Amino acid sequence: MLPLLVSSQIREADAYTIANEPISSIDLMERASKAFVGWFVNHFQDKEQAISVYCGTGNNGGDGLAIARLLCEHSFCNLSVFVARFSEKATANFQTNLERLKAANIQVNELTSGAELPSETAEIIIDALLGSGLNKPLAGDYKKLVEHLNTIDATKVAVDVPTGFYTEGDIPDDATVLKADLVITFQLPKINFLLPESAAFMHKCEVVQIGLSQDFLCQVDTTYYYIEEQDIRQIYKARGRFSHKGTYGHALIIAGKDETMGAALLSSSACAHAGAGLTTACIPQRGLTALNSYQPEVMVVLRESDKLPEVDWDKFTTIGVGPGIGKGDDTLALLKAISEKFNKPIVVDADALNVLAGNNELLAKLPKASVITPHMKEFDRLFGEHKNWWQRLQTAKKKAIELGLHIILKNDFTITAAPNGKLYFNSTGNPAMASGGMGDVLTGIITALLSQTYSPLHACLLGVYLHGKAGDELALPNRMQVVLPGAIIKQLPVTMAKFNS
Ligand SMILES: NC(=O)C1=CN([C@@H]2O[C@H](COP(=O)(O)OP(=O)(O)OC[C@H]3O[C@@H](n4cnc5c(N)ncnc54)[C@H](OP(=O)(O)O)[C@@H]3O)[C@@H](O)[C@H]2O)[C@@H](O)CC1
Ligand SMILES: Nc1ncnc2c1ncn2[C@@H]1O[C@H](COP(=O)(O)OP(=O)(O)O)[C@@H](O)[C@H]1O
Ligand SMILES: [K+]
Repeated sequence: MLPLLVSSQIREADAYTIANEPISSIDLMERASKAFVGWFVNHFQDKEQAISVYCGTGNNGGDGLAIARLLCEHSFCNLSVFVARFSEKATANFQTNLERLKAANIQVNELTSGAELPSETAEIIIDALLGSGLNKPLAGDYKKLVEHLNTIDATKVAVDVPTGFYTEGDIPDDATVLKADLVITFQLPKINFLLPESAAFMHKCEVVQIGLSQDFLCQVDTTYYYIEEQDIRQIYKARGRFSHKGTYGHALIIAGKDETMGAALLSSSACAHAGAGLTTACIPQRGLTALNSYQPEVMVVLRESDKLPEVDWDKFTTIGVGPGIGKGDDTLALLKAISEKFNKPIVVDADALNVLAGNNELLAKLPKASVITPHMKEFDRLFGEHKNWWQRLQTAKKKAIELGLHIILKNDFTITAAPNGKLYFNSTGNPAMASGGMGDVLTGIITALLSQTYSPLHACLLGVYLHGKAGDELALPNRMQVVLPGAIIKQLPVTMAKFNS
């Protein structure tokens, strides 16, 4: 799994690579700039287009100068280069690349403090003003320049990080940041790129490899990881010979009310499709016909609204509780009964979470290592209002350790916070999945994986990945804007089949 680094660790990774590969700092910058240009020339093929490259005087600016030279070598000759001389300081790599640019006979325009900003007619603006070295909000000349560039109608491509964007930590509400259409970032996505606040400042992000030391990346101590297909291949277990339904456990889905029976149908159907050996749904009587028609493979335990259902708890491998179940006292009573009578990890979602929000002491009594799957609003109801996603990440980490729970914070890049103190970002899923009932499907999938004896952490990582991957397989090839939860359910066995080889 890919470690995600904070900016001080990125600097350490650069320094480690320089010392141990070994490679000189200027050659590493050249490699990064070539990686940027390699991606750029494959995607922007009109070499007549007017391109302006704006460079600071740090290493991000050094990249910008090298990129301008390399673009010229690729016959992009309608280039203008601007250097923002807003400070006396300049890095050695910046200086070297400035000399190389001048030796290549490329003209450089200097922007000085307080001077009028150039009128700009370029079709593409490359932003190499500031990168991961940002250490204070933009002010003065930088702020003015970025505000000016933001008014210009051109395609903006940021080198590594859009100028003014904090790669980790809180993003101030009033921050001035270059609004990039595309960010070509080096080696690893930056943590804040994966949070919704980044949407205002970047439309798309591409990661290019610059050969930072794998030794460093394998041993670095980080909280944040990015889960990719190769990680899922290691977690996924293909079915063995002589296995039978008993091998894959018996899952109980407690869900649905008269008005929200669809949630029970979706979660129990997803559970069966994701491979539970047996699935039983605990639902009200009035849902019986619907369930038998929708998914006859699912068995039933009936539930009356004013009393606890008669459940032979020991019979079940795991439980998924919450979708469409309602916020009444009967849900509270059920959660108490589960906490007392069931001691294997379960999945808690939706209304069950809203009930827990009013009875926080019960959270600590859930079976050890259980999984809770809140979306943002449910998360805030459980743990208090948060002003941004970075703060939510910190709370998720703290609460997962404190409560010994796995917290799946649902989002574009869904995050699993584990009791080991680590946060794992999922890499699949797309906006076509933003549709009611999608979370119910996820609950069914994770319950099915627990039932198949995946560890709770693996059930979370695999479940979230498969859910998003099924959505990607359906939506992306056809550019579909909507994929309904029922379609994801049907796709699940197909998605899983691809991991069998
Ligand atoms: N070999 C390598 O190391 C490689 C590096 N690479 C590249 O280096 C980039 C990081 O470079 P960097 O560390 O020099 O920082 P950068 O983002 O250019 O900022 C420059 C200086 O600006 C200052 N500053 C900060 N905030 C400010 C503000 N708000 N307003 C005004 N000034 C502000 C601050 O200096 P200060 O003023 O604090 O002394 C800071 O040091 C990285 O994104 C990647 O593109 C790649 O080529 C791979 C190889
Ligand atoms: N833009 C998106 N990108 C990726 N996944 C998404 C997106 N929108 C929604 N999803 C996924 O869909 C699910 C929605 O869950 P939730 O809000 O609980 O739905 P519901 O309560 O309607 O069942 C989550 O797993 C979420 O990650
Ligand atoms: K930049």
